[in-house]
Amino acid sequence: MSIKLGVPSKGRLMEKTFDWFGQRGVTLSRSGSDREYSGKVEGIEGVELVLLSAGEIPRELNAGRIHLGVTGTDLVREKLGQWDQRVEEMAELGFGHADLIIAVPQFWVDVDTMDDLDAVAAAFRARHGFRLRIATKYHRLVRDFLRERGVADYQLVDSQGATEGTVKNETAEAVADITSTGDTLRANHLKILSDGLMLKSQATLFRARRAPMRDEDRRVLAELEERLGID
Ligand SMILES: Nc1ncnc2c1ncn2[C@@H]1O[C@H](COP(=O)(O)OP(=O)(O)OP(=O)(O)O)[C@@H](O)[C@H]1O
Ligand SMILES: O=P(O)(O)OC[C@H]1O[C@H](OP(=O)(O)OP(=O)(O)O)[C@H](O)[C@@H]1O
Repeated sequence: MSIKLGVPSKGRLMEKTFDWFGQRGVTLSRSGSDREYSGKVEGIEGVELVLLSAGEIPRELNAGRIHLGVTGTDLVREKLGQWDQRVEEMAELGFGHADLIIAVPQFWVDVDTMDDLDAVAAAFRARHGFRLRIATKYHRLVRDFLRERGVADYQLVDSQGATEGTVKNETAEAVADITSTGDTLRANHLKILSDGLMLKSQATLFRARRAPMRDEDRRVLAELEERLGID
């Protein structure tokens, strides 16, 4: 057995995660060809690198198939009900910042707040005979947020990518998605509701609360935590 560390297998999150560990003397790298999803860990014994899709890391932590995992806080909160009973946040890594927000068309000049959206949603249903559609892949987080804000007259439309395009394509009236620079929202003529920020996310190192560990694994985990500067 060894400590299994799950890291995103591609893109900015992978590179910045490798940098973050490297700066702390733990060298992570992909081995083999660019397309081969295997990796290695140097600088500490007993830790195994598992390259995974960022979106699958919460599930793998929850199942105890990996002991540690790096992914966005948004994905953990979305994919795991009662996430804090399943995983523990060990360190915020300071990159991968993104805000989960609700946005509506810029030309909805009278709609700036969640209360405005609530009023529009009721009027929309009366006029069109169906509920206002909000496109998102963050179903759990959006439902929880809208319930807290008392908005009920809506339906979620699943969108796993290019979500900001759904309004122009007339498959949704509003979107709930992550934004970083805001460029995608602006390019698609959408504006964020002034109180429409649901969550601020960043890349975070998580520990699975239930992953099985032997005494030797606990020693390795303690050493790794010390190397990474985690209390
Ligand atoms: N434009 C962005 N700027 C900053 N962070 C982002 C951006 N887009 C996504 N993220 C963050 O990166 C993480 C991974 O996002 P996402 O699931 O879209 O990744 P992906 O590369 O498409 O992964 P997958 O392999 O699961 O398809 C999420 O936590 C998200 O908040
Ligand atoms: O505020 P910005 O800097 O413009 O970034 C926001 C965009 O980035 C993400 O998309 P991604 O590139 O992951 O593609 P996707 O549409 O397939 O999710 C997100 O879903 C937004 O579309």
